[in-house]
Amino acid sequence: MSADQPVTVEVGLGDRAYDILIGSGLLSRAGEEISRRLPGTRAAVVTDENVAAAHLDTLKAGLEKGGIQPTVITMPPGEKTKSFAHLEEVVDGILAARLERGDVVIALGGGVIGDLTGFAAGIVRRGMNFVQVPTSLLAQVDSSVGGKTGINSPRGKNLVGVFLQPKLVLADTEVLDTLPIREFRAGYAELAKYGLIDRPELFAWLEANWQKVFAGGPERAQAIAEACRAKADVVARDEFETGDRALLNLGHTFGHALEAATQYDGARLVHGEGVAIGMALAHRFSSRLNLASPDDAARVETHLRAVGLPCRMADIPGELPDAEALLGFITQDKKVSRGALTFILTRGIGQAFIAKDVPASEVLSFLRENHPASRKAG
Ligand SMILES: NC(=O)c1ccc[n+]([C@@H]2O[C@H](COP(=O)([O-])OP(=O)(O)OC[C@H]3O[C@@H](n4cnc5c(N)ncnc54)[C@H](O)[C@@H]3O)[C@@H](O)[C@H]2O)c1
Ligand SMILES: O=C(O)C(=O)C[C@@H](O)[C@H](O)[C@H](O)COP(=O)(O)O
Ligand SMILES: [Zn+2]
Repeated sequence: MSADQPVTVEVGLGDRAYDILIGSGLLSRAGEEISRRLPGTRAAVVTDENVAAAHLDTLKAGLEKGGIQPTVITMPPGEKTKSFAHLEEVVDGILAARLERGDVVIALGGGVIGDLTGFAAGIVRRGMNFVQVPTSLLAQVDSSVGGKTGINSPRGKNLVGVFLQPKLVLADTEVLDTLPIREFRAGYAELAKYGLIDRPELFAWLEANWQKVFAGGPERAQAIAEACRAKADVVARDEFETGDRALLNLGHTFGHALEAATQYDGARLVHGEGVAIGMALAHRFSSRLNLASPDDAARVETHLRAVGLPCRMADIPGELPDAEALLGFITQDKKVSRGALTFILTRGIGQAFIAKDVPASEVLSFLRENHPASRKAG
């Protein structure tokens, strides 16, 4: 695969359909790809300090080739940047540059920058054009696709935001060479998620080929494209999560509670790690409810451990709030309906399903049993 031949995955949303281009050298082609779709546009690029140091010059040169000289807005890295204060800074930067509604806001970064920037693009002048240039594995396999944008609240994860589909996603696989290994692993959790939801053959392929995905050969680009196809398919069916899209939340009901419980402190837990622990817990919980075999839960943990991901609450450094407090975060989850909890549970590898009306008492007992303060936790 080269810049001349990126893989294209279409997100089929009618007159709001867009392409995800996946390949190497795409930052250098950004101006051409964007101006073809949005002729005459002006642009702001929102990024973070780490990504700016490694990739901003390449993107700017690529944009200039298409006649675009962007205003750049640089944020501190990390999950705490998904906040009202940083949203205000981004909004102000876009307005200070006097960009119009028909201009474009470009997110150059991981999921934090993508979610924050998309939210700003969705609310400035009641909605501007938005382009995603994802630079983390997590953003390339998941967050840049599908239009969920937003920020966190101390009361819970992603509680404030809007749906805004991008006009284009440029996933340049070359930029992953500078991604720290811990962040690559975290993104891998979201990749494995697609296998665990409804692609058992993908999960088995990852068990056999994960080292090649980490090494950066053709298997990496193949896995990213497969993930984008899986996500594009769900998003095209259920853009606003009134049904099936909730399956993409596998591992997130527990994971988001743990992120909020650790105050979005990336030194303790980053999103993908929360998802890894959450997926392991979702499989254990399913087995505890006699929905799935304990062997499947063990298989999931074995694979996540093999790649170096955490699988238990006890793997999170430092103390956690008690089970009742964790349940308090879970009851803020956006899938809660008329007070009833919804979880993504499973009947086995690749057999996830949406479970409505999960009794809070069952969740609480399970959290107590698995809490690091409990002697039963492994
Ligand atoms: N909108 C969605 O559908 C969706 C899906 C999944 C996750 N998310 C959100 O995404 C966020 C997590 O995203 P993330 O894991 O990308 O975290 P992130 O954006 O914090 O990026 C991870 C770290 O890697 C650095 N980085 C990113 N790309 C780099 C590169 N190429 N070279 C060097 N450093 C690089 C960043 O500066 C940061 O320190 C969470 O807030 C999560 O809620 C959203
Ligand atoms: O795109 C989706 O839908 C997802 O659920 C993808 C998740 O990986 C992602 O973390 C998303 O932001 C979680 O959605 P939320 O609605 O629970 O905030
Ligand atoms: Zn996620």
